[in-house]
Amino acid sequence: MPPESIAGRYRVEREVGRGGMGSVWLCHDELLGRTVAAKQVGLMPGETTPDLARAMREARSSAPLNHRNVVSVYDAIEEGDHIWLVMEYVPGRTLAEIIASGPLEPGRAAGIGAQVADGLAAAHARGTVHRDVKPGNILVTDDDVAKISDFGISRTTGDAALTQSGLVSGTPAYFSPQVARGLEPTPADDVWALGATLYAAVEGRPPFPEKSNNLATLSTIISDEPRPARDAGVLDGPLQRMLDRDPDARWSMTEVARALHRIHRDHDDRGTRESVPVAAATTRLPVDPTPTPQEAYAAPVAAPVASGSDDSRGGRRGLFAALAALLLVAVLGGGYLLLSGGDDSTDGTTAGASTSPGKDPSRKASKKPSPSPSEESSSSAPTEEATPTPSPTPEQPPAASSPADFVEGYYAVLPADTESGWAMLSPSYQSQTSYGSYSGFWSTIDAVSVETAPAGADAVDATITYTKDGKPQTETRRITVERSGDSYLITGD
Ligand SMILES: Nc1ncnc2c1ncn2[C@@H]1O[C@H](COP(=O)(O)OP(=O)(O)OP(=O)(O)O)[C@@H](O)[C@H]1O
Repeated sequence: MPPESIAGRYRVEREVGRGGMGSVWLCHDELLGRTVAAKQVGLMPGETTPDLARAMREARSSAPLNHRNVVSVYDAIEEGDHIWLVMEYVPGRTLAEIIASGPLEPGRAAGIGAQVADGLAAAHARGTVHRDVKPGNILVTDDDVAKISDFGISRTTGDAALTQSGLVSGTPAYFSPQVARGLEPTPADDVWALGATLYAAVEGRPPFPEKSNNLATLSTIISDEPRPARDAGVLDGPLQRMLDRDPDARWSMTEVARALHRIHRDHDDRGTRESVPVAAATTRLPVDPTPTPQEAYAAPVAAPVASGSDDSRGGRRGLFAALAALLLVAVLGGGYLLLSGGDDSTDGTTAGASTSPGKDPSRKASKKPSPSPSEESSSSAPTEEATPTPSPTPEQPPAASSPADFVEGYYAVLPADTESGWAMLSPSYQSQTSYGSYSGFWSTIDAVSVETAPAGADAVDATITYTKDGKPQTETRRITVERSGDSYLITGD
């Protein structure tokens, strides 16, 4: 039984779902007067109270984030040996529930997948890996807005030993061959898992048969090719790129997002509901090196705690380190628009060979990256991988008499001249992303304008209107600057 109230603030109303680690409760936030979802996260075997305390510190030091395709985490409340994770309530069904009532048309699946890829690519841009992408972790509203949840809480990724010893709760059917072998998950493994999820969406079953014994499922994933897809249609090419056994040959999540958006636009007769803005989301404006118009977060923070361990395979991770990763990705988000395309790249359906995943057992792992949606287009936005970084010692930004002048000058050069814009960011701000991400984002923006108001010696309140795909969006944010010679540099917002 849940308590009547959590932390004297969240009135528990009813159970909205049940997962491998417990129930999720619909609650009313008495302070802010809004509906939230609260999930009780317990300790994993081997975890200790200090781990929990560390996770809580991480959580509390994290600023709020909102990426429209990542379920926002609002609060983490420690109670005894567990945490209540208070998050955005997403009315609707999980993708697993939707699939249970019948496979999806490929165009619709592409739309859902594109949104999830946006959220995941944003996380990847910040060095965080989800680790447990699967239909049950994708929440879909009635108008097909999709959000990925359970970021970093994956029970399946505690550490290699946990996985190998079969302490996997839920299904490992969406694991990549590398994760099935017990290696530390990387972004490429999220790409595989999203590919397996979309495969299940159109086929009605995952690419590998789920056995009663998880170890048997893992063994099949390690040694076999995926079952041939029969109903993937326009998703066939992208699925091949995502379900390549060689992680180096898989598309990046950015490339996945771009291809899936394109397919969705061209092939979903339900319309482009994914672009419906989420009421709670505020726009992240492109002053940030990795701007994300559908997120809002406070001053940028350093690389997520998860990034170090995520990138070194074989390391040990626990539930609460993963919880910290979840909260940090909620803080950091990033890269939504730069990932979501807006280009006219070649349809991902034509990108790959003509067979479905598993149709060609001779498909060889290749160290050469697969052709990407951007590579296949002459008009694609530059990708992070492909875009050279300007000189590390950019020329001095133009002189400015005040922070407001400087910020106006910054937006005046954008979106056309990203090299000049990049040079107007402080080195520490630049270090939080790559020039490729930055210029990739700006390539998706048609126009931007700004009105400024001074906000002290080193800050400006800017009302920024930018246009993407013909739609203007306006928001106000405080941009901070620092003095640099006879000019300034943008340090954050
Ligand atoms: N933020 C949310 N808003 C609305 N419903 C949610 C939310 N989070 C979870 N749910 C519901 O609660 C159910 C359980 O979620 P939970 O994340 O605990 O488990 P799961 O991901 O489905 O399973 P597992 O924990 O085994 O991976 C979900 O299937 C969904 O129906």
